Amino acid sequence: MTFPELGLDESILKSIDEFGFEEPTPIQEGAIPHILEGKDVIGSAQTGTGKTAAYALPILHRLGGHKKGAPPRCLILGPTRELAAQVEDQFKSYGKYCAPKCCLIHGGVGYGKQIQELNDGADIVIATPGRLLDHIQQKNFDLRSIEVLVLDEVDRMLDMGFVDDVKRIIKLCNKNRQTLLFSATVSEEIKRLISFALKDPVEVTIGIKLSPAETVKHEIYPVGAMQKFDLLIALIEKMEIDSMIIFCRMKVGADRITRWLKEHGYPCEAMHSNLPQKARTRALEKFKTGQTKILVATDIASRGLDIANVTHVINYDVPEHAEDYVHRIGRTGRARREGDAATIIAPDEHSKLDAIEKLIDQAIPQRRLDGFNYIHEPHIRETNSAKPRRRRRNSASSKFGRRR
Ligand SMILES: Nc1ncnc2c1ncn2[C@@H]1O[C@H](COP(=O)(O)OP(=O)(O)OP(=O)(O)O)[C@@H](O)[C@H]1O
Repeated sequence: MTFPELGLDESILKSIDEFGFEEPTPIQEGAIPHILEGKDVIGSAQTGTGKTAAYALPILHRLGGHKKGAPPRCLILGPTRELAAQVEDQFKSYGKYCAPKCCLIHGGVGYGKQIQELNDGADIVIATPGRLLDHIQQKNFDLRSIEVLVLDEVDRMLDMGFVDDVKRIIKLCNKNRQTLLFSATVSEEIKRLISFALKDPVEVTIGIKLSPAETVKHEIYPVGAMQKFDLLIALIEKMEIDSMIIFCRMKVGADRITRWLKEHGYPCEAMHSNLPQKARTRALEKFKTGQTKILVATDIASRGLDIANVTHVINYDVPEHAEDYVHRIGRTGRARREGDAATIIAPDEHSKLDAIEKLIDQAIPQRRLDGFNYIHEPHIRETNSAKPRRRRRNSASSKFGRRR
């Protein structure tokens, strides 16, 4: 199938063409026709396979440009400020030739610009739940005009404790709206929690379960807890990195690793939720533009962030929740580019690894780093059962997965 066959407006086809997208990804092919028909959709697909465009393109088609003097018609709710900003960027890019007005609403910054944009008549509001509710409470706008509601990365929003906020927001939206729910996985629990918001939804599921993209090569490096940082340095030295994200479980851990790396002569930036928004935005910007090659982050950066050419991900520790492993390593190997991920694991983290391998139904290969001076020889499990990736460099237009 091609984009023109999906029936999208010429203005949208023109911008897709400029992006160099040759054909829709499976989630786009599956979801776009239903969204264009006005149906509620639950969409899930692997990380980095174009879920944002799967809802953004048909929404832009349906809204058909800026409606002067009209209140907002579309609301997109996302879990983090960075993700909301990224979704806004994508709407602006895909909507370059139909030019709807977008308004980005999140905390950590002033209210003035957001109120101004709402007053100027935004068509699309992209928001995180907390600040959106503040605006509603302050009567800066209401949600009765919302025709399309998107819940993006809904599982993360609920994990982050936004259940009641999200439910409140849904209830404030126009009852005749269309509701779209997109996530890498949509569990039965989420469906149960959100079922009241959906009318006879069509489910479009690409891939059977939450799993890493085939283009990510991922490996485990066991080591004693005392040598984790030394091994991190050795791995950085071994890898030819263009850009790397190092994930840490705790904010203090991310700060500590950032400090230590800088002390060892590796320029890097930290990103976690205790930092002021300005620092978070600056860190991300420096990383995106290649001014800094290493970003040290908590799981705030594990979902949804689409940064071109992240070549490596290192998990300094094993994530608390198995799903986060897939999201973390999914920051590389996006849009069919290839990527490498390594997880440093101390002996007391093995039960978490078991949970990850159960979730993805794969034994992740374990490695010993040649030339590293191990104090205690690590126990390496012999296996090579993780699926080999198909190597295809930078072919952004190729198929991203298989329809189920
Ligand atoms: N049809 C397409 N052809 C080629 N590239 C595409 C296509 N659609 C989207 N992309 C690109 O794929 C990348 C990943 O898209 P996106 O961020 O929407 O993924 P995602 O599925 O939401 O991932 P995650 O689950 O990690 O949030 C983006 O850089 C986007 O520009």
